[in-house]
Amino acid sequence: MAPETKTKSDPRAWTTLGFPDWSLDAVSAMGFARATPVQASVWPLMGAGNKDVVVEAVTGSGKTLAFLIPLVHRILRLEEPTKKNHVAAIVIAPTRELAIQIHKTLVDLVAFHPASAAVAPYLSSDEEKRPSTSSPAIVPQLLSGGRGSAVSPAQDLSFFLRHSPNVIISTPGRLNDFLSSPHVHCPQSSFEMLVLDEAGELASIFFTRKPSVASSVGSGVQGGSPGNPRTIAEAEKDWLIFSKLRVKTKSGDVIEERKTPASLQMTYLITPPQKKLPSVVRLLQNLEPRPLRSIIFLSTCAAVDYFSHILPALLPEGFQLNILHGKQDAKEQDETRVARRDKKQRKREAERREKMTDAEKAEDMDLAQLLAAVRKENQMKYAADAQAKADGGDDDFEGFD
Ligand SMILES: Nc1ncnc2c1ncn2[C@@H]1O[C@H](COP(=O)(O)OP(=O)(O)OP(=O)(O)O)[C@@H](O)[C@H]1O
Repeated sequence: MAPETKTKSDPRAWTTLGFPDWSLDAVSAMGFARATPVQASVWPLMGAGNKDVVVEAVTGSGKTLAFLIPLVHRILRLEEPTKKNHVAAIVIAPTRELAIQIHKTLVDLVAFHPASAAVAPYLSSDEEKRPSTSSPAIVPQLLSGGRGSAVSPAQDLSFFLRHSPNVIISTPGRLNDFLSSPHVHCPQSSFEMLVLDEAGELASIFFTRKPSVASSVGSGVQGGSPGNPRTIAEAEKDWLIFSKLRVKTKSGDVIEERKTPASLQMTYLITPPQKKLPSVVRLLQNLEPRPLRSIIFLSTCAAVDYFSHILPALLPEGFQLNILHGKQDAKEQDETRVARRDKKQRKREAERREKMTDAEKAEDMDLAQLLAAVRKENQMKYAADAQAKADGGDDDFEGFD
């Protein structure tokens, strides 16, 4: 008799990990064969389990789905749909871009849950109310504030009253306004989950500038009081925070504790102020292989506007400059985003360059793009993001404010 061969099951297979049925179709449609380490580590704690989790993981490691699938699952497993005008979960992201991205991922995800998919078409209607459901469903609402926002707080509230969404994805400022409305109910009894994406940045906003957000939501969440800012370390003890992940083995060893992708190389050049601009130009001219995209971070919106006039005259031939900052209106920001996100075009460009000889590449001046953007903090994160996504090959580069 032939010896019995045991096939070892993949520890990161969605089914091995026990992800809910509705999510299997969603991740399969997204083309994700298995969970990332973050998703595999978080699911047993937050989805199947009921724990608060602090996640620290390299950029691009799949944190968004790692919290969205448990969040959706926690609402769907309830016996009753969320009560009218009650909020069951809130995701707070520090920037409008990130909030939009999370909202889109959530919409894509719940398109595979029948009751949620049935109400989704009503959400784009300004007149018709969405129908009520007999079983729990996910009804998302994006609140994205900021100067560039095309939607007013009054419009946000009107959407809420019309459709009674139960999952709110928001930037901190807009959420503050929203939660202060007497029509929005967020009691501990019906509140399932609070997620803080990019908690480090959020903590500095909450605990120094906007403490009322922290004190408005239920679920045992605590916040600071005005004049009593809390440190991030203190905050982490109480909050469900998604900026950090320490994936631990059963023995308690940390198996992954990196903040930047392993493939990212960081270097720097110290140069006197008067030589900064020539140095940038030289760098752009000489970097090999020539990057498809480069980003220049400046500390103020005015500086971005100023250099948007100076740089075109100084840049090596063939560079195209896109401008992005928080004081642009929504249309301008969208135009820049579209310019950056034309994935197909980037893929075609990359394939075309792949086939070129070095000499041809040197002559091919019209590929590189330069993005001047404002970001006072997190420059390294976004540089890392760009690099990781360039390494990964085909992902969008998003995340600016
Ligand atoms: N299981 C998976 N398998 C393959 N790709 C995945 C998986 N889960 C998510 N992704 C993809 O990986 C990319 C990064 O995911 P995500 O944006 O959630 O990362 P992140 O950890 O939140 O990064 P950041 O810190 O930059 O926000 C996305 O394009 C996402 O669609």
